[in-house]
Amino acid sequence: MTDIRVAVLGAAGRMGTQTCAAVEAADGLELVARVEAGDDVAQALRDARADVAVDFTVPAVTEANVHAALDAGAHVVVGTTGWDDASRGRVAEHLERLDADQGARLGVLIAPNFGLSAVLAMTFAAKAARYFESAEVVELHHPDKVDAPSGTARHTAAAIARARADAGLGPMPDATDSGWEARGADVDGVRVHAVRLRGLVAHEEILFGNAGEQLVIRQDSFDRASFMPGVILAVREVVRRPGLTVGLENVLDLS
Ligand SMILES: NC(=O)C1=CN([C@@H]2O[C@H](COP(=O)(O)OP(=O)(O)OC[C@H]3O[C@@H](n4cnc5c(N)ncnc54)[C@H](OP(=O)(O)O)[C@@H]3O)[C@@H](O)[C@H]2O)C=CC1
Ligand SMILES: O=C(O)C1=N[C@H](C(=O)O)C[C@H](O)C1
Repeated sequence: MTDIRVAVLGAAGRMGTQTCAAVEAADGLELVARVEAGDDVAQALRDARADVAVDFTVPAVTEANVHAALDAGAHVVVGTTGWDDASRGRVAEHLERLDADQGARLGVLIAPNFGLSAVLAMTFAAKAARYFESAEVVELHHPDKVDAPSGTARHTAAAIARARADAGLGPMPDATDSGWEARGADVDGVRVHAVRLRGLVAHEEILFGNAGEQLVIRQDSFDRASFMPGVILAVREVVRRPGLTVGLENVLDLS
């Protein structure tokens, strides 16, 4: 079998650097391009004949990078944050259009978090959500992170909200008036709090409460090495998964 040719977008960044090293060390993968800010993404991918582009850039450019990669005929693995229903919808349409017009069976895998502890924490939280009156999410990160709340926290809160709605649960008890910033962001009715602290990498706590009891689910990524097995798995999977996949839980068969 021939190697999967991988290009890394955002190659000089914190995640990009580790991803390049992980791809170089992985059996059956070949690192063929390191793409950085200012490069023409589509041209770089065509020149390198990349099969898969891995995007660890910034929220402002990640969607444009994915469209450029698809136009260059590459599958895409996305770790960058900043996605919403509208941007994911445009990528799904792009994939369908390519398939219909050119028979291109390309895949895009967007994962808010590649760490196993985070994926499991999100899965467990979604399962627990229906059994508790209250739920809140606290994410804690290094202070160089440019967005808040984290993509992982948004994904977690959205899954909790879906599980609550499916179970017929209404709004959570909360007597605070509107407009209190200290209550955090409202993600589909679930409060999300963001801590930025030197020394941290990426951490999340999901708190559930009932009268007289509490459940806390916590995960810690102490090192970006924790994301690499998931990134490599995603690269191997995306080439045989046409269409849009959101969340590594689908690849791990946890959904
Ligand atoms: N899914 C997951 O498991 C994880 C996701 N992330 C997410 O990944 C993203 C990157 O995080 P991190 O590595 O810490 O951030 P960094 O800021 O360290 O890296 C981002 C890199 O992208 C580069 N860049 C900016 N614009 C472009 C462009 N148009 N084309 C190519 N490269 C570009 C930047 O270059 P320059 O500095 O020159 O602008 C920089 O080198 C964030 O959204 C973060 O939340 C992070 C960890 C895990
Ligand atoms: O910026 C980071 O560092 C991280 N970003 C992702 C997110 O926003 O969820 C994943 C992880 O939390 C690390």
